[in-house]
Amino acid sequence: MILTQNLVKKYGKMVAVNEINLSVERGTVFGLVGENGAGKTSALSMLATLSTPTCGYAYINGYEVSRNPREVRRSIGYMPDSFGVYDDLTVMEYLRFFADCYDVDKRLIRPRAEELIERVRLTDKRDTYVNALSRGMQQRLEIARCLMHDPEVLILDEPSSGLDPRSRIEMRAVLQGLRDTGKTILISTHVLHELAEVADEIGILRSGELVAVAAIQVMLQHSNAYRTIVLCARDKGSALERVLQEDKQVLRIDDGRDGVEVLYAGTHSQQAELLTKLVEAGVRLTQFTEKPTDIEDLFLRLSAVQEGQ
Ligand SMILES: Nc1ncnc2c1ncn2[C@@H]1O[C@H](COP(=O)(O)OP(=O)(O)OP(=O)(O)O)[C@@H](O)[C@H]1O
Repeated sequence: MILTQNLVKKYGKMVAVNEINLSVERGTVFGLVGENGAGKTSALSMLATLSTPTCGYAYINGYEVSRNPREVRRSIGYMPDSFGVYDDLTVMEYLRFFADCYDVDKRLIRPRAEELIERVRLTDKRDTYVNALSRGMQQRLEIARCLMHDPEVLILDEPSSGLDPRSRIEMRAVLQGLRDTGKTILISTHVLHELAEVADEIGILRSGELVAVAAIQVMLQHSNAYRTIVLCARDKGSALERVLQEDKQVLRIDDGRDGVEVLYAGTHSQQAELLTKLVEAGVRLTQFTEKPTDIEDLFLRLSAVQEGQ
C-alpha cells in the first residue's frame, strides 16, 4: 500500500507539494487528479524515489522512500510522464532487457512478457521495433515494462497524456484490465472522467494541496444528484437574487463566465418550478440552461458548501 504523511516538496521557495496525506489501500486504484502544475509529478517522483522529500514521509509497502529506496524500487513499477524508449529493440527484446535489469528469473521472462504483451494489446507487435510503434502503443508498452518484475505497486504519471481519442480509449481498457491484477495502483491525470471506470478512489490536487478525497462512486452520484444551472437576465436585480435565495434546492450561487451559475440539488420538476417563479417575479431571463457536469468542479463546489455549513 501507499501512505504519505505531511509530504512536502519545495523547489527553493516554491511549494510544489504541500503536506499531503495520502492513503491507498492494498489492491485498490487511486486517481490523483489535478491541472497542469498542481504537483502530481512532484508527488509521484518522490514516491518513486527519484526526488527527495523536503519534509514529511512516504511509504510503499511499509518501506520509507528516503530510508529504504532500494526496497521501494523493487516494490514499484513507475511510468514517468515523459520517457525515452530504446527504439532499436523489438517489443519482446525491450521487455527482456528490463526483466534482466531487475534480475527476473530467466525462466519467467518469456511467459511473463507474452502475458503482458497481450494485456497491453500489443500481441501482433511482439517483433516490431519500438520506434515503429505509435505513441499510444509505446505508452502501453511502458506499462508492460513497469510490470516485468511483477511489482506490487504501480505508479503511473499521466499514462494517457498526448494520446489521440482512439488511443485514450485503448489505454483506458488496459488500465481497466489492470484492476483485476490485484495490484495497488496510483494514477495521475488532469482529466477526471478518464478514471470513471478505472479508479476506486479519487484525490484532487490543487496548488500542491490534496483538497478532496472520495470514492469514485460518491463523485459520480454527486454528478447525478446535483447540477449547475446557468442563468442570464436582462436585469440582474434583487428579484433574481431573492427567488434564488428562497429556493432551498439552491446550494450555491456564483458569477460564471456565461452568466450566474447556480448549484442545484432539486429534481427537474423543481427546476421547472424555479423557472416559473423567476418569470412570475418579473425577472427577464435570456438564458436558463443546464451546464454539462464537470465532476471535479462540482465536487470542489460541494466541498465548499459543506465547509460553509
Ligand atoms: N525541478 C523543478 N524546479 C523548480 N520548479 C519545479 C520543478 N519541477 C516542478 N516545478 C514546479 O512545481 C510545480 C508543480 O509541478 P509538477 O510538474 O509537479 O505539476 P504537475 O501537476 O505534474 O503538472 P503537469 O501536469 O504539467 O506535469 C509547478 O509550478 C512547476 O513549475
